[in-house]
Amino acid sequence: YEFSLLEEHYEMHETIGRGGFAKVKLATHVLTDEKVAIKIMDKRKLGDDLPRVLTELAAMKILDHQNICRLIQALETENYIFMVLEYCPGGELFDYIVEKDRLSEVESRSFFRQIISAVGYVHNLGYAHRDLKPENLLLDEEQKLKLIDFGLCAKPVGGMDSKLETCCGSPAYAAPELVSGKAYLGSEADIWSMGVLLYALLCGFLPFDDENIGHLYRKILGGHYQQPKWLSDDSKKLIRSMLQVDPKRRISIKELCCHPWVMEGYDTPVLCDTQKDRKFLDEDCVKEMSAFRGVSVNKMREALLQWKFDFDTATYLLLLQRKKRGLPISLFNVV
Ligand SMILES: COc1cccc(Nc2ncc(-c3ccc(C(=O)NCC(=O)Nc4ccccc4)cc3)c(OCC3CCNCC3)n2)c1
Repeated sequence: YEFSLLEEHYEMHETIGRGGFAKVKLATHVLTDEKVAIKIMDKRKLGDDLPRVLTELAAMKILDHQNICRLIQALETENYIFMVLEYCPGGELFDYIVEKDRLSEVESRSFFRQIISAVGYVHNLGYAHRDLKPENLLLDEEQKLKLIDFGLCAKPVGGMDSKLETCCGSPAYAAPELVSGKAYLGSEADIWSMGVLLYALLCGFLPFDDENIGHLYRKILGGHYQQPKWLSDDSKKLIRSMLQVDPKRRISIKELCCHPWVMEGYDTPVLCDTQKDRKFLDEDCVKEMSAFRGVSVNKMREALLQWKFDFDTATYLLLLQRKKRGLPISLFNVV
C-alpha cells in the first residue's frame, strides 16, 4: 500500500534507530545498489508536531554542506512522510569515543573543526540545531563527520521551547538558560552544547552528569565541572569560553572559527560556507540518467536542476556518490 511505491525503488532492511516519533531503517537503492537511511514518520502519530517535521523537511531541502547528512529524497503519502537520507557507515561519534576511551587533541581538533563548520553553516541560514550531542554526529566512510538532527528538534532560531527534555532525551548537553526554561537564543545554546561536545571528545565523559535530573540541572546552572590533568591550558581556556552560564559571555561562532586552539596545526580558519554548488551538475551522471530514462541530456539536466528530491534526484545523488567512491555509474547493468 503506502510503502509499495517506496519498495519499488528501495530494498528495506533492519531498523537502525528509533527517535521520538521517527523510525530509521537501513535500505538499498535498487538502481544504484547504494545504501541509504530512510526516516519514516507516521503523520497520525505526529499530531501537532507535524509542522515541526515539515519545517525540518524544508530545512533539509536547503541544507547542503559537506558535514551535514544530506536529504536524498522526500516522499509523502496519505499517512507517512519518508525522508531518504545519506547513510553513514561509520555509525555514531558517541560509539567511536566510547571505543577509544577519549580522543587526542589532534583528532578532537579535526572533528571539532567539522562541527564548527556545520553548526556555523546552519546558524548562517537562520536555524539553530538545539540537540548537538555525539549521538547526532555520524561518521561517513572517510571518517568525516555528518551532523544529523535525529530528535526532530531543529527549529528556526529564537524559538522558546521548554519541552526540550521531552523530545530530545538527556539534557546533559543542554544550556543553563534552556534547562531553566527561560527564553533563549538557539545559536547561543548551540555554543554551550558544542562546549560539552568538545569536553566529551577530549575527556571521554561529560562535564555535567548525574542520574538524578534535579542534581544534573543544578550542576549545569552552576557551571562547575572537573578539569582533568591531561587537558592542555589552551583547551581548558576554549572549553571555559563555551561553558559560560551567562549566554552573553559565551564565545561566538565567528570567534570559534579562528580561535588559537582551533587554528593550531592549521593555516586557515574554519569556513562555515558550503563546498557544494547546486547549480553545478556532474555531466557523466546526467548523461547516464538521460540515456537510461530515454530523454535528452538537456531535458534531464533541466529536471534535475529543479531539485525536486524525487526519484530522479535520488538516482542522481546516489550515482554521484558511487562516482566519488570510484565505482562504475552505468545504470544498465545494475538492474
Ligand atoms: C554502521 O552502524 C551504524 C550505526 C548507527 C547509524 C549508522 N548510520 C546511519 N546513517 C544515517 C542515519 C540518519 C541520518 C539522518 C537522519 C535525520 O534525521 N536527518 C534529518 C536531519 O539531519 N535534520 C537536520 C540536520 C541538521 C540541521 C537541521 C536538521 C537520521 C538518521 C542514521 O540514523 C540512525 C540513528 C540511530 C540513533 N542515533 C542517531 C542515528 N544512521 C550506522
